[in-house]
Amino acid sequence: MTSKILVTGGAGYIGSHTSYACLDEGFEVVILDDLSTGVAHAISPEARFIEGDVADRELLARIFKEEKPDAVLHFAGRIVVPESVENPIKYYQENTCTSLGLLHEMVKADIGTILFSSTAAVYDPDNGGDALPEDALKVPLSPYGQSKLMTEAMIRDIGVAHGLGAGILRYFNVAGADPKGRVGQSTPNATHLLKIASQVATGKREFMEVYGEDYETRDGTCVRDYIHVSDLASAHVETLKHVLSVGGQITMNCGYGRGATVKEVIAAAERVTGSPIDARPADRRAGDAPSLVADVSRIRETLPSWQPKHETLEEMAETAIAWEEKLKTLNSA
Ligand SMILES: NC(=O)c1ccc[n+]([C@@H]2O[C@H](COP(=O)([O-])OP(=O)(O)OC[C@H]3O[C@@H](n4cnc5c(N)ncnc54)[C@H](O)[C@@H]3O)[C@@H](O)[C@H]2O)c1
Ligand SMILES: O=c1ccn([C@@H]2O[C@H](COP(=O)(O)OP(=O)(O)O[C@H]3O[C@H](CO)[C@@H](O)[C@H](O)[C@H]3O)[C@@H](O)[C@H]2O)c(=O)[nH]1
Repeated sequence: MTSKILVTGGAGYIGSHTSYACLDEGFEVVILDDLSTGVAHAISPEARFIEGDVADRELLARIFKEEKPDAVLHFAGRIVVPESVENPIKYYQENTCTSLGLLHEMVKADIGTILFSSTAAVYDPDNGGDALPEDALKVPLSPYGQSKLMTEAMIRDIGVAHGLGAGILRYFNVAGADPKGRVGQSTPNATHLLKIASQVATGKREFMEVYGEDYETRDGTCVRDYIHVSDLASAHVETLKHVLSVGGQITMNCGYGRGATVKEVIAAAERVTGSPIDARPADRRAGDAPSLVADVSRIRETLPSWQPKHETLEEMAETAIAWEEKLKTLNSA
C-alpha cells in the first residue's frame, strides 16, 4: 500500500529534494509551506501543495483529518544562525514552539511517525576536531542550535509517552543540487559556502570572503563535513522506511564522516569551471566552530540500504553551479 507523507517546508532547499526523492520512491506527498523562504518552483507538480503556516493548529488538524498521512517530515523552520543570536524569540517561537504545536496535533490525530531536521550546530564547537558520535557533548552556541536541541528533547519525551516513531536527523553541511536539475538552493540571500562560491563562479557576485585563515586546521580554514543534498534526501527515504517498519526512535548524524576545509571547497568549484574564484581573506565569523565532522557509524549500521552516490566535492560543486546557472532563467521568467 502507498504511504502518504506530509512534508512541512517542502518548498525549501532540503524539503524539496526530499519530496522529489519520496515521490521517486512511490510515496504520496502533501507539502505544507508558507513560502517565507521557499519557492513555488521547487514544488513537484506530483505533490499536493497547501500554502499555509505550520503554526496554524486548525489548519494542521484539518490536514491530518483530510489527508491522514502516515508520517510527517518536518523541515519548516528558521535557519540563519546569526539572526537567531539577534532575535532568539523568533527562533524559539518558530522552531521550538511551532514544533510543539505540530507534535500536539500529531498526537491528537494519532499520526504515528515524524522525521525531524536537526543539525550539527547542537554539538560542542570546541570539539577538538574528532568525528562526533551522536552522544558527543552538546553545547549549542546559538539560539538556532538550542531551538533544535529543545525540539529533539520534545520529540523524544512525547514519543515515549505517546508511542510516536521518530527519526531525528542531524545534518552536517548540506550542499549541491539535484543532478537531474529539478531543484536546488534557491534562497537568494542564502549564506552557505558553496552557494556563495557558485554565485561567484556564475558571475552573480564579484568576489567572496574566507572567514578566518588562522584556525588550527590543515590549511588554517574551518573544516566541515559536506553532504550532497540528494544523498541527504535518500537518507530521509531510508529513515522513513526504517521507522515506518520498526517504529521506535532513532537519532542519526547525516554526513560522510570526513571533513573538507573552506579552501578545499572553493578549489573544487574552481576545478569545475576551470576559472579562479576571487576569494579574499577576512576576519573569523563569530560563532564558527573550527571543525565539525560526523561519526557516521550509526547511520551506516542502521540503514545499510543507504548508498550515497554523490560524495565528491566536485559533484557538489558541479550540481550547485549548474543550478545557479538555471536560476538565472527561472528568476528572469
Ligand atoms: N541547509 C542546511 O545546511 C541545514 C543544516 C542543518 C539543518 N538544517 C535544517 O533543515 C531544515 C530545512 O532547511 P533548508 O536549508 O531547506 O531551509 P529553507 O529555508 O530552504 O526551507 C525551509 C522551508 O520551510 C518553510 N517554512 C518556514 N517556516 C514555515 C512555517 N511556519 N510554516 C510553513 N512553512 C514554513 C519555508 O518557506 C521554506 O520553504 C531546517 O529545519 C533547517 O534548520 C538545514
Ligand atoms: O562566504 C562564506 C561562507 C562561509 N564561509 C565559511 O564556510 C564554512 C561553512 O559555512 P556555512 O556554509 O555558512 O555553514 P555553517 O556555518 O557550518 O552552518 C551550516 O551547517 C550547519 C550544520 O553544520 C547548519 O546547522 C546551518 O544551518 C548551516 O548554515 C564556515 O567555516 C564559514 O566561515 C566562508 O568562509 N565564506
